[in-house]
Amino acid sequence: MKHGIYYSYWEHEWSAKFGPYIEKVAKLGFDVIEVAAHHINEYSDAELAAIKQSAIDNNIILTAGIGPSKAKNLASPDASVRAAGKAFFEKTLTNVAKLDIKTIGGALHSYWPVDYSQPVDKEGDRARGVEGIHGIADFANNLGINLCIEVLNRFENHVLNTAAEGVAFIRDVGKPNVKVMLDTFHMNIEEDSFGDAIRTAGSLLGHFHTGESNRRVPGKGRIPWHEIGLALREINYTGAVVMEPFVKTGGTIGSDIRVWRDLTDGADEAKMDEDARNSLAFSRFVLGG
Ligand SMILES: O=C(CO)[C@H](O)[C@H](O)[C@H](O)CO
Ligand SMILES: [Mn+2]
Repeated sequence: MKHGIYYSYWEHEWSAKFGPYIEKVAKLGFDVIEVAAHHINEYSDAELAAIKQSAIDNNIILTAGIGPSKAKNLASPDASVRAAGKAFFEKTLTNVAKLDIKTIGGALHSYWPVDYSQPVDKEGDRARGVEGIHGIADFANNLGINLCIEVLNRFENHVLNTAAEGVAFIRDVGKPNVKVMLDTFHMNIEEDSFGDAIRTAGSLLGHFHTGESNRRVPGKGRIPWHEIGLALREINYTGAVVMEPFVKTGGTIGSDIRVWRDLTDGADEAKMDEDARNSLAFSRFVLGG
């Protein structure tokens, strides 16, 4: 098991440059950094090559996260939006591969966060989502990339809210590089049992996000980490466990994640770093790896 952190912990915008964080997370002891792929198509090839080299130099594995915009929704009822989504993903995956990234996770099958001012068509969005993911899976596979479909809570997406729904979706897609992704923050809202949800995903679990119920770093709250660790060991999970804390207000990240109060008691960067380092030690101990 490899342990990582989403660099957005320190940032306010998905567009923030992620290159400089590689050295920082390596110094904190992480194996993995997750970067936002939302704006990766704006990076030059030279920039991507330098980032790849920095990852090699610092012995860090990169993974990618993305919340596709409404205009790039692979499940849109509008065929032109679906086509724009496919083109966006092909370009994004091509650039992601330049960083040797093997895992991209998020609501790839839909868009994020969902606009609930419009009527919801769960069945239609799910059917188009299956088709959309099926349509980009081979392209990703040829680049050596796994598409990890994140199960989100009801307030952020309507298509997949539980591990069981995630597994059924992945089975309908039926491609070996399309996997389920779980996140303890969302599981805490939707699942009856953390352990059962992880066992339901089983060998289809491709990526795992961690965070407390209020998205503080693991170890600061009341998520049942011991139960989660036992279940991950039981399914022989060998993928990445990426903590995804969101604790600062402000910017697009603060508003997309609905962070309306400072959850750090005014922590400066050194204290934020220390919290991440302590949480990593806690995560390795309780989850394994
Ligand atoms: O859990 C999440 C949203 O609540 C997601 O992992 C990411 O934040 C989103 O896909 C943006 O990368
Ligand atoms: Mn997540």
